[in-house]
Amino acid sequence: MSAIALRNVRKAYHGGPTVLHDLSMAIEAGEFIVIVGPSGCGKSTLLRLIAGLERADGGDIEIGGTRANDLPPQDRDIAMIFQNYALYPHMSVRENIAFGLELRGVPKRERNARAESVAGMLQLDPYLERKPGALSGGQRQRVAMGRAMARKSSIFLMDEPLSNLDNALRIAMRTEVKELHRQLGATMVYVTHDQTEALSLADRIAVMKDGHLLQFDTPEAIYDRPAHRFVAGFLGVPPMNFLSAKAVPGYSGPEGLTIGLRPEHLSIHAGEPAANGLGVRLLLSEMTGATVILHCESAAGRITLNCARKDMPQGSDALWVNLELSHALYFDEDGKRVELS
Ligand SMILES: Nc1ncnc2c1ncn2[C@@H]1O[C@H](COP(=O)(O)OP(=O)(O)OP(=O)(O)O)[C@@H](O)[C@H]1O
Repeated sequence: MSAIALRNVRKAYHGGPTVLHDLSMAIEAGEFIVIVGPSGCGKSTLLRLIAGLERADGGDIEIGGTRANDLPPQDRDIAMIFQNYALYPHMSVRENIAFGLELRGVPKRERNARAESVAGMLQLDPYLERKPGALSGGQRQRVAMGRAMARKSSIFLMDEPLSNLDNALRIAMRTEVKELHRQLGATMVYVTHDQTEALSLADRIAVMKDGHLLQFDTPEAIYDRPAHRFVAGFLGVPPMNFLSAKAVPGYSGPEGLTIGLRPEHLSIHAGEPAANGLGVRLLLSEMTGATVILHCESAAGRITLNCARKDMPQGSDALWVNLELSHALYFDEDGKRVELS
């Protein structure tokens, strides 16, 4: 029995265009699922359907093995955390965390005990009597998580919970979210458009585009064996290079395919070309610290690759890129990945 099962779920707002098309996915208990995709592809809508904040126009939503399409949100055993923390400014951290438990009839002693235990897990104990206005962004985000945790739900839905935080805090909170998942063992469904967050947090990633689920698999499978050119280009920094097969030296496969090569399977050098060397012209180099990102132009298309600073070719802008074609992926005209035997 899956923790959450969606079968052919369809959604159109107020009779408008369909924003989710026959979407099916099964999420197992305890999994950390990350949903990614460009703005407007339907990520939040999917989360709101699971939470019961929106109704599906077709298909089935099962939670814990029971059809939940008609269940109101409060009967779904789900906690939801949004990017705008929705804390009450006049309440202390303790009251914010315990908020909602009173409505559920939890006695005061237990409310306090749960707030303290959750605050301990989130290292918020020194701030229990403070108001949200006197907390940092990361601490506020932890209070919002604490409120969800105090409800002891078995499913957590998180809609871009870290997107309001600065970069350093987001990276620190990412580790905390992962640790929290390990401690709670709850099922988590997490929406983000930060692909690094997706790759580092997820047991499985769902990649969406235009209301369709393109691939639902482990981060490794999504990165190494993307089902679609869009998936290949969406995850990975710098993104995968797509080259016209016709203009790639050493390639003798079918025409009409596009070759996909990740930057780590390319290397740049000056001087004589190697066997699979492709002549390029350096357009721009971007310093990122120990490595430099090189943007080049070639007869087969634009190429981006990483180069250690110490290995940066000097002198001419006319260079060679060596292609490790054994790592190449191939995509047909519809963007589907094809296996070449
Ligand atoms: N309440 C609504 N009424 C009408 N259309 C809506 C409503 N909410 C969302 N939509 C539309 O549904 C589509 C999917 O929106 P959704 O918010 O699910 O996308 P998203 O992937 O979460 O986007 P983002 O990354 O920008 O938050 C969009 O085209 C959006 O304009």
